[in-house]
Amino acid sequence: MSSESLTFHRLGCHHPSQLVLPDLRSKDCPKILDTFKNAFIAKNACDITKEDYEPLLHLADQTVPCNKTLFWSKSKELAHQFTRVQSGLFTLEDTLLGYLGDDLTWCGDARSAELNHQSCPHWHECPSNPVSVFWNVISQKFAESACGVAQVMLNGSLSEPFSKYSTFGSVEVYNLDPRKVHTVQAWVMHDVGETSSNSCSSVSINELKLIVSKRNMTFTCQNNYRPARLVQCVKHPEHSSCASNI
Ligand SMILES: Nc1nc2c(c(=O)[nH]1)N1CN2[C@@H]2O[C@H](COP(=O)(O)OP(=O)(O)OC[C@H]3O[C@@H]1[C@H](O)[C@@H]3O)[C@@H](O)[C@H]2O
Repeated sequence: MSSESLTFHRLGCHHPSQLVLPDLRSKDCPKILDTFKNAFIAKNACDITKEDYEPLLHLADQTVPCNKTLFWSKSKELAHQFTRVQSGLFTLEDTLLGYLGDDLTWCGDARSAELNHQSCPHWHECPSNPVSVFWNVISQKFAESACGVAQVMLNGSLSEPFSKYSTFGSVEVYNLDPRKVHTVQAWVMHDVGETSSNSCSSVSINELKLIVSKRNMTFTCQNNYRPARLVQCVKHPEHSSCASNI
């Protein structure tokens, strides 16, 4: 299925209801798809700007309830397994635009009014490609709209669970509004079976703590946040670290 038809299928209002935040129901699906395409069609695929996506952001604007935003970095699968179970939390992909763009690649060409189905530039070829600019733009918007407690799931099995070069570390954490977000709560998740080090006290996490504190927000951290750990244990029920006296 081409990326356009896939996007249209996702957008064609066959939207799984559990993904739809309440303020979406009145949205004009075909118009959103056209506006999405107009952001990059007939444009140089290495010269896409934030402004190209402004009309789309305006049309598909959504607000996540306070205390319900979940960011992630290098932990996409577990973050989404968790929000499927913990329906009161929303990742960017639980919004329409994040859902639409997930796992898709798209671009156009300055000399054509058609989608380019052959090849699209990747980030290392040119950072101002339609997909990279899209994720930066909607990640920024997602962070700006957060309020109350903002949660972030990080990967404790990496030497650097927090990277200032990641989207979370370079875009989202700097676009949280301290007038709306009072606490950033980090969950550092280790693979089941790995000897859990105390990543919350690691240099990497302390780097995040410093950024958050300097932006006048409180930082808290938990290793292997138990509700998320239980989701991990579904795949490893026999493992000793999943044995519990529940
Ligand atoms: N399908 C999604 N992709 C992305 C989301 C997102 O929410 N869904 N992104 C970014 N993103 C793209 O994923 C990789 C890096 O991931 P990865 O290296 O695993 O983590 P990042 O911190 O860079 O990006 C995840 C962070 O940004 C939003 C989402 O709200 C998370 O809080 C890079 O190409 C980004 O442009």
